[in-house]
Amino acid sequence: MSLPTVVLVPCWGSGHFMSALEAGKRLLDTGGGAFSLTVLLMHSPTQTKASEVEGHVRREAASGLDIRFLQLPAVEHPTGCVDPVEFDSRYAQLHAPHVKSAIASLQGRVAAVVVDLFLTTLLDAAHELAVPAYVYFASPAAFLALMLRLPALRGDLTSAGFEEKGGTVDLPGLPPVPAPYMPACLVRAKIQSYDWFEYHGRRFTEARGVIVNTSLELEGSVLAAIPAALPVHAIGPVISFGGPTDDEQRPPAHECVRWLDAQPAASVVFICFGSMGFLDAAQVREVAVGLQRSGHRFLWVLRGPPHAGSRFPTDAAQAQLDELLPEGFMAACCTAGNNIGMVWPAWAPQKEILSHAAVGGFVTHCGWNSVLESLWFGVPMLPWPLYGEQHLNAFALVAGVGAAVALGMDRKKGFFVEAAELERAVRSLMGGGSSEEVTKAREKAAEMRAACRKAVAEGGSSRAALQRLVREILALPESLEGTS
Ligand SMILES: COc1cc(-c2[o+]c3cc(O)cc([O-])c3cc2O[C@@H]2O[C@H](CO)[C@H](O)[C@H](O)[C@H]2O)cc(OC)c1O
Ligand SMILES: O=c1ccn([C@@H]2O[C@H](COP(=O)(O)OP(=O)(O)O)[C@@H](O)[C@H]2O)c(=O)[nH]1
Repeated sequence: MSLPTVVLVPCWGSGHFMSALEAGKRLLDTGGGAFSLTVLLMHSPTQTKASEVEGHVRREAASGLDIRFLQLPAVEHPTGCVDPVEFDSRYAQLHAPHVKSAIASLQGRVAAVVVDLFLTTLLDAAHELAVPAYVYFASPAAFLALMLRLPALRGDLTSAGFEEKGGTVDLPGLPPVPAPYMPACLVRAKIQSYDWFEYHGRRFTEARGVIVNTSLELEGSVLAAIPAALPVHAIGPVISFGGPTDDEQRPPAHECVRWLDAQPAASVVFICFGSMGFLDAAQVREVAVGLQRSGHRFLWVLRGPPHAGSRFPTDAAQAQLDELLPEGFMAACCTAGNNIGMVWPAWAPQKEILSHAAVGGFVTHCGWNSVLESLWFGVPMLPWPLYGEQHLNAFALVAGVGAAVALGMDRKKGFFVEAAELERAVRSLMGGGSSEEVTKAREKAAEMRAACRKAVAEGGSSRAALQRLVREILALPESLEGTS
């Protein structure tokens, strides 16, 4: 007889996909062989995302874990979408009949269906098959709390969103959030994505629970303020540390890591803007000037703009450094004689870099995975939010967790950062400065490093939440047999 299975439906693309898959693996491991994991794969909408997902699937399929990957039939791309969140949501919706028939045709009991936060249109398939459904939320609880409040907040807004409203927004569990720190996806005249975030937030309340990549130690006050009617399982930090652990199978060290090996402890500021973040030429110039003037060592992941015509910023080209960087910059900073910096024009091994003893600070776009990875390794941050919910993450990091120092941005100029401001902030973060803010950021980062590790260890809050969730999933009645 086949084991019961938990069906995971992740979003394509690295950030969401890896986080959801790692959460699925933790469920599997906690289940101790009581159920298997079935992952339903949608065709990724671009070639770049498709090859990212293929790579992850190939690695996991070879891991020997009880995970089965099922490819869903292709669907047309929705047309007329105004932003990627709308595209993702509608693209997922077109898969609903395929998801339903894939679940219905599985052998054995389907213990639960877990869908990504953008895929709540698929909850109908689970409801129709009477299978309990959960949402996996790869962003912080603060953003979950905000999504749940969007219907109530809408009344105060014009079509210009929070930008026009000004003032602050009350989010229970956080200090009042200044309007410019509301997520970029809601702050400007992007009422279309507001509609979709509000839609998904409403649908979360239909799920049996929301599994969130956070922990009580990180966002305890926000979690406590989420209405009790919505069960929330804080099981994070969920961070995937793939790859072989024994020395013989490990590939040779990455060039960035080899460069770090030659630098003194805590001397390098690491700059990386996630899988989709890129800066325009004027902003790249300011960063170069600011870094050079700061006099600190740096490792800068500088990605190119998206391929022409791509709707998806994640389809970044390898950066053409000679076109992007100011003349003389590489010669002044990155030559054998004057080797204080490294500029890496492609994907870099971020977790390995953050874990390296030479790294003392992280200029980050505040993607939630990046924030969690930085805290996991105790690296204090300089938040430079770009898109999605990242402005809210930046606010929570500085005003709530306290593991970051603020970076001044010109909001009226699209959050432009002047070279002089970056120079000041990097000096402050890296320079052994003793301002109260920097001292607190370092202490908090170290404190969070310990707290994150404790949360997921045996006896920790996130481990206990995962165990409770697995018990809940396994206690489901037998009437939830698959239809075959
Ligand atoms: C939350 O608001 C937005 C999120 C995204 C977005 O979209 C997205 C789509 C994919 O198919 C794959 C992804 O990896 C992905 C990631 C993503 O944003 C980031 O998600 C992370 C969680 O995995 C994390 O929370 C980061 O902080 C997010 O920035 C896109 C978007 O508009 C373009 C949003 O408004
Ligand atoms: O050059 C890069 C850029 C990103 N990442 C990883 O990609 C993920 C980015 O997720 P995040 O939530 O920070 O941001 P997103 O890219 O989804 O906006 C994180 O796990 C990073 O470690 C990486 O390894 N190398």
